[in-house]
Amino acid sequence: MSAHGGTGANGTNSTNGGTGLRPGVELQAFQDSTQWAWAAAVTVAAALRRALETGPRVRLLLSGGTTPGPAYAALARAPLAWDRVDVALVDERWLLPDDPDSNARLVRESLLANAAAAARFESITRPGRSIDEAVTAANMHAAHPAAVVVLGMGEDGHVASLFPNMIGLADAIASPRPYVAVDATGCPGAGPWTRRVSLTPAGLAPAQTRLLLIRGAHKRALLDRVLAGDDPMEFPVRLAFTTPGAPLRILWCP
Ligand SMILES: O=C(O)[C@H](O)[C@@H](O)[C@H](O)[C@H](O)COP(=O)(O)O
Repeated sequence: MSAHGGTGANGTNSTNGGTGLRPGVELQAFQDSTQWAWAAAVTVAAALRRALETGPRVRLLLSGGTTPGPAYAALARAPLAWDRVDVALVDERWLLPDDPDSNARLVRESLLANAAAAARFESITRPGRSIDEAVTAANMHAAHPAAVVVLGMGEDGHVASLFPNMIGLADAIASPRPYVAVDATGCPGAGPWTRRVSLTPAGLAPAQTRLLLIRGAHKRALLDRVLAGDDPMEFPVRLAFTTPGAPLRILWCP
């Protein structure tokens, strides 16, 4: 798949985003968050439906943060065989799953309602589980590669819990394991949650469908800078398109 322009489905405006788009990256811009959320939901649901045609169960990996909630709420209404879908996280802050700032809580409250309540959810953290045990469990689950991965981008260009200038970033990028524990001490984009578990490029690579959901003028401008280079140490979100595998589809709205 390559960049495209023109008018997309449902009358939304698609754009190649001006300069900086590259092979294997597609950008669709939507006029508002409602159209954006529904487009994301339709895209994920269609990819899951396709994957369900060829396997008994499918895995969906979701990011947290403040952006994707409305897209997950729209996806929750999609009519598909949710009882055959395993939902897991791209990354998690070292918080218990019911903590209001955990990514697990976001996914539970936004997605695991309506039709999607029948899905099976794998939280990374669990009471009594150490961070090493959490990573081991996440890596065991990841033996079944994800059909769909939904990524986000921080305002510093981080992806999952891979932050610019993070101690151990190069090791996490080179890791053969799908998930690693990270220490984001000193990374402003991590907020107060410095201990985290993150997907790695090895975990991203097998996914059949790769989406990046972003909103706002600042991230749109950052995206142009991100797409103009390849170095993931500067902007780890570049791993979304430099990691070999599926093309990257980016959905943006103001
Ligand atoms: O735990 C996290 O922080 C997220 O999973 C993270 O990787 C997220 O996707 C970006 O930080 C974007 O977050 P916002 O949507 O809040 O900008």
